[in-house]
Amino acid sequence: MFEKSSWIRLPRNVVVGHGVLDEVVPVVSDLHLDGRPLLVTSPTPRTVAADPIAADFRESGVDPAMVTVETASFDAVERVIDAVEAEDADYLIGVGGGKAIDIAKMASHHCDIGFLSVPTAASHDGIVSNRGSVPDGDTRHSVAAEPPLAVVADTAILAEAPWRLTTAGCADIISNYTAVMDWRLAHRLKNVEYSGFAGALSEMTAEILVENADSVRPGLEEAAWIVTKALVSSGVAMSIADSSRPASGAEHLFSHQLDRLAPEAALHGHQVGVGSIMTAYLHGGEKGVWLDIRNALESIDAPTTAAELDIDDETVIEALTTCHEIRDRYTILGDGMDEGAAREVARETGVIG
Ligand SMILES: NC(=O)C1=CN([C@@H]2O[C@H](COP(=O)(O)OP(=O)(O)OC[C@H]3O[C@@H](n4cnc5c(N)ncnc54)[C@H](OP(=O)(O)O)[C@@H]3O)[C@@H](O)[C@H]2O)C=CC1
Ligand SMILES: O=C(CO)COP(=O)(O)O
Ligand SMILES: [Zn+2]
Repeated sequence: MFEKSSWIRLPRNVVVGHGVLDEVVPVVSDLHLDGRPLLVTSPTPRTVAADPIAADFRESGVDPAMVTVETASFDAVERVIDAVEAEDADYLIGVGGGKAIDIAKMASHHCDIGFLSVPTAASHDGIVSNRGSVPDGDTRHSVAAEPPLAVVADTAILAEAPWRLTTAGCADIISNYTAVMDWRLAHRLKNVEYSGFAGALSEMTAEILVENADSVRPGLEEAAWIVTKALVSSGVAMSIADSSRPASGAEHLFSHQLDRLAPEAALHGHQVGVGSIMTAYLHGGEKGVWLDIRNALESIDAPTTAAELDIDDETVIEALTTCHEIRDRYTILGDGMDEGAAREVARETGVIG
């Protein structure tokens, strides 16, 4: 008897383009959301986007509440959950980078209320996904979270953001190549459930981005457009899979461990990009895919070495040899790399000197 079933939750409206920040209030109306919004933001995105959105709401006769978070943590999620009750909020709007959006989507999941995603940086592919990702002590949780009802991505704001944020988003997408390799490996060796649709969408997203790398240049609003479309597509792949597997393999374990060992040293996307060079090498060995990944990262000005991440070589080795422990996710790292092997892959790929 056929017993499979799946429930794919995707946003109803995805609005991307120049000046679309003004569309947040109309989008809320299109979704028939009533009552009071709580804007969840972080310091810079507050000035860039959350304050103007709040002004638009006030003009439309709605009094929005606002909470500003500083770090991606379960404490921050708790603060937002408390604010929902204290401010009598009916739905949430995450305004910012990955931090603010993850916290908003996790709080909305807990409170069972709707959530909109308003990215101010094209820096990560959590814009659309139904996953939240936060560190918790020695581990990292990728938890089920509320997918956004709508996404409003203003390319004028995204193009004005520091260029490094956009290159981080590109690197997060390029890392899909190795994430899917790890996912297939886990499927073959550990019988982990694999979705061919989600895997293909994730790989195709990385391919389209790399093919358009010439247009991904600072100062071009088209770059924000191309990268945002890719981030949306990658998030859809995660929602189809109902897992971050299509976009997160060993290169993400490496990055999550760097977050613990060298907090705030580099952006998430940049760390996963460097991780991806090394895990592609482990998957194939021969020059080929890992060099393609390194060249693609170089072509969009993303870091390819420990020095460019501003992280010392020994920390890279420590992250490589320990990161398999932080989450129960089978990857090319298996049950861990020994130190000599870690040094060799990092040297051979030029990540360390
Ligand atoms: N759930 C998912 O599927 C995914 C989740 N993630 C998560 O997302 C996070 C990484 O996202 P990322 O965006 O790099 O992290 P942050 O949200 O910390 O943003 C990075 C930096 O960009 C700043 N910033 C944001 N927008 C602007 C702007 N318009 N102009 C100037 N500065 C701006 C922020 O400022 P400020 O410090 O003032 O906030 C912050 O310093 C990680 O926690 C990662 O785990 C990543 C991918 C997928
Ligand atoms: O960053 C992500 C995908 O790009 C989310 O993955 P994690 O589940 O590893 O946090
Ligand atoms: Zn990522």
